[in-house]
Amino acid sequence: MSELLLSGKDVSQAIREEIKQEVERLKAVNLQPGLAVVLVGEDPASQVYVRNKHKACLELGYYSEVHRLPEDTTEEQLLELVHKLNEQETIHGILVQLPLPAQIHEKAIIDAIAVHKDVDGFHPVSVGNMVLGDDSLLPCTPAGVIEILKRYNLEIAGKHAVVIGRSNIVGKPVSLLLQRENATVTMCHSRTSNMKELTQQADILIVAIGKAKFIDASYVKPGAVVIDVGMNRLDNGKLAGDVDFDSVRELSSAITPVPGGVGPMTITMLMHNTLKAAKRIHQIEV
Ligand SMILES: NC(=O)C1=CN([C@@H]2O[C@H](COP(=O)(O)OP(=O)(O)OC[C@H]3O[C@@H](n4cnc5c(N)ncnc54)[C@H](OP(=O)(O)O)[C@@H]3O)[C@@H](O)[C@H]2O)C=CC1
Ligand SMILES: Nc1nc(=O)c2c([nH]1)NC[C@@H]1CN(c3ccc(C(=O)N[C@@H](CCC(=O)O)C(=O)O)cc3)C=[N+]21
Ligand SMILES: [Mg+2]
Repeated sequence: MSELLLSGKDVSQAIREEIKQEVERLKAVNLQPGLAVVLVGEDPASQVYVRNKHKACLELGYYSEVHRLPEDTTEEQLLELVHKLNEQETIHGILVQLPLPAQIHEKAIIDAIAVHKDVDGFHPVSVGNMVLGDDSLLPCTPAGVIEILKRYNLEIAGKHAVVIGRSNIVGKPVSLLLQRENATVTMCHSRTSNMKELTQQADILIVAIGKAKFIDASYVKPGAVVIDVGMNRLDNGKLAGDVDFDSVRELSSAITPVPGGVGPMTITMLMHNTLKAAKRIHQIEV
């Protein structure tokens, strides 16, 4: 079988061209989408992601602010910044990079972000609206997974999708969005006892575990579509997904690489959400 490589990089480029054209049109009404990214501490992986987000803003003509706060920032200090950004008119999207240092309660920070600026889609009201199927800013990685499937015209409706991982950021929301697209969804996690039996039935396999190269060919049904959300830094400095790409690729009908798969889609969906938030705040249609 000759598998199809699902390039999140290429799809992202296409979507970013569409966004650029819309940013041009918004200039006519003096609206420039603005994103604020807040990074607390020095985590090297977070530094890379934050830099990528800033670069994407510049490429698309957005206004961009990056707030770097020291590791020992208090919850009160971070809340104060969030409140300021909630009020700031040049900012339409606020993203506080996770994880946060231990002295700060993530929930307190997420709850404080204005729902209409919640471009991560992590606020409980955003999550509630997503669960209900109402309009909301969708979480970026799950939305990116759905978008890459759609852009490659891969059928979701009626398919059996198996999701490995049930985190609030990836596994749980991706399962909801797949159901919304009319897939039949099975969820697996660390307490699932017969995981291979389940994954071997998957037409679409979504992997978000956080363990490098964990899923090999023995988990995969021939012809399955495999989406690898994992992002693991190996000792040699290279990035690896949760899927053992070399083992699975021939068996699959389509598969995302790491890097160049879901990662770029996450950032592109963040740009999409920021544009959507800006238009909503200014009550601009289309
Ligand atoms: N590409 C991107 O843009 C993004 C990539 N990521 C990457 O995706 C991966 C997952 O992230 P995240 O969801 O935040 O991770 P979490 O650690 O929050 O969740 C991991 C999930 O995997 C489950 N799990 C762990 N081990 C196993 C196992 N052996 N078998 C079955 N299930 C298992 C856990 O089960 P349980 O609930 O029982 O503990 C949990 O539900 C990471 O590599 C992360 O770096 C994350 C966000 C964005
Ligand atoms: N509030 C919040 N929102 C997030 O969306 C969020 C977060 N916190 N914390 C961390 C995770 C992880 N994440 C990624 C973003 C981009 C790439 C990405 O650009 N990946 C590239 C390459 C990256 C590289 O070279 O290191 C790729 O896969 O090709 C990956 C992962 C967003 N996250
Ligand atoms: Mg996590």
